[in-house]
Amino acid sequence: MAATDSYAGGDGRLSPLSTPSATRAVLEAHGIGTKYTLGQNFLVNDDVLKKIIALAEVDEADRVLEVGPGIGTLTIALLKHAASVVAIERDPDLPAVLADTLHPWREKFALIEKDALDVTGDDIVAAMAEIGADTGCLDRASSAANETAQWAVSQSEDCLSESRYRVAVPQEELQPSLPSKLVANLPYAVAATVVLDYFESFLFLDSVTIMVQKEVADRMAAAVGTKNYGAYTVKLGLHAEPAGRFPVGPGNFFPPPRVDSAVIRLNRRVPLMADGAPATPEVIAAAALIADAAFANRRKTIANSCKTYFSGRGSLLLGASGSSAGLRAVDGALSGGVGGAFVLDGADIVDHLPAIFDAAAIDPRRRGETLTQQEFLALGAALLKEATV
Ligand SMILES: C[S@@+](CC[C@H](N)C(=O)[O-])C[C@H]1O[C@@H](n2cnc3c(N)ncnc32)[C@H](O)[C@@H]1O
Repeated sequence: MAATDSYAGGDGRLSPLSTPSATRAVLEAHGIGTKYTLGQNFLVNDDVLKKIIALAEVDEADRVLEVGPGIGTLTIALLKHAASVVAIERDPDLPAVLADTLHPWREKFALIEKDALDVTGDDIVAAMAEIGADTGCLDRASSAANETAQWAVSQSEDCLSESRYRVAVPQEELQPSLPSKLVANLPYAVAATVVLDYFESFLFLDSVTIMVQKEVADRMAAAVGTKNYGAYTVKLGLHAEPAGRFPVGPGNFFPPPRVDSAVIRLNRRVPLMADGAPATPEVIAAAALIADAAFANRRKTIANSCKTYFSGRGSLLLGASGSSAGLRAVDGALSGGVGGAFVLDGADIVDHLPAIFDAAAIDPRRRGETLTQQEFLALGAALLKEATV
């Protein structure tokens, strides 16, 4: 189908696609239907689009990243407000649709045809270059940030420096060239993973405003001691904090999902240690590991849950896990070349658990859900001190 400018709008709507009939018409024109397995519930309420744009505070200086543009409903609203949009879509049927619906804005839009969970910083840099953004030394920085531990990179590249975010290049240099906002109606199956992964990997993102299943938003924003507070809440909270949300019912989508939804905004932040110093990436990664261990069995004390979790583990490499600043298990002995990384041994951690709880001044008889994020950071710092090989 030949691309036209028929979606440029002018009817007072933020997006001409934000009705069930317009959505149906686009799908029919391209001979496709919605795919349940890809979470294709398209937005069909212009007011919801307006509220998303307002919550995300999208303005003409913003470069926006979108995951799952679908037929372009939210994308059009974003393109009307932002300097540019890079979108990530894995459905191979949709690029042709988007070439049609987004034709009027083609010069400020680029598409990455990939699974959002496989996207790298290089993909985003390449997409920005397509639009014409000056990426400068970012080419080096972002690929490096995704290939090696981020803090190791921050000490070795010449265009890098310490910053509030400990990013691979100074934040003020990143912001003009790479997207600083993720705004998306996320596919629900991967929503929670995408948000945590992107905060960990794409340090150029300052804020994330996303439509997710209501229960996921509840987990993202859960308070200590509540039933929704878990390892995910703690790990996300090590990178970001909630900054507003609103509910969205099933009737605002085509087809309607079986669940309630919410749009939530999360702003990047650097957590502080008890003494007010910013937590280092190493401590953040170690705190995330402890959170996984402490919540592995919610009914157990943290001492018992951590013991069970770590005793089944071999070597753990902290910090050289590619796109993630987390930890990963490694097989056998490590050869050299892991500068900036820490090696941990599961059995060794078990032996050091009493000393770790002692150093962090945390009663090992407590349960994971009672620990604040700062207490997880204290445990992360103690873990690094007591149990690194
Ligand atoms: C809930 S729809 C949102 C569509 C559109 N943004 C809207 O608001 O109407 C989710 C979109 O994500 C896409 N998607 C699903 N899984 C994906 C993945 N792993 N990576 C990238 N896109 C994905 C789907 O094909 C679909 O276009």
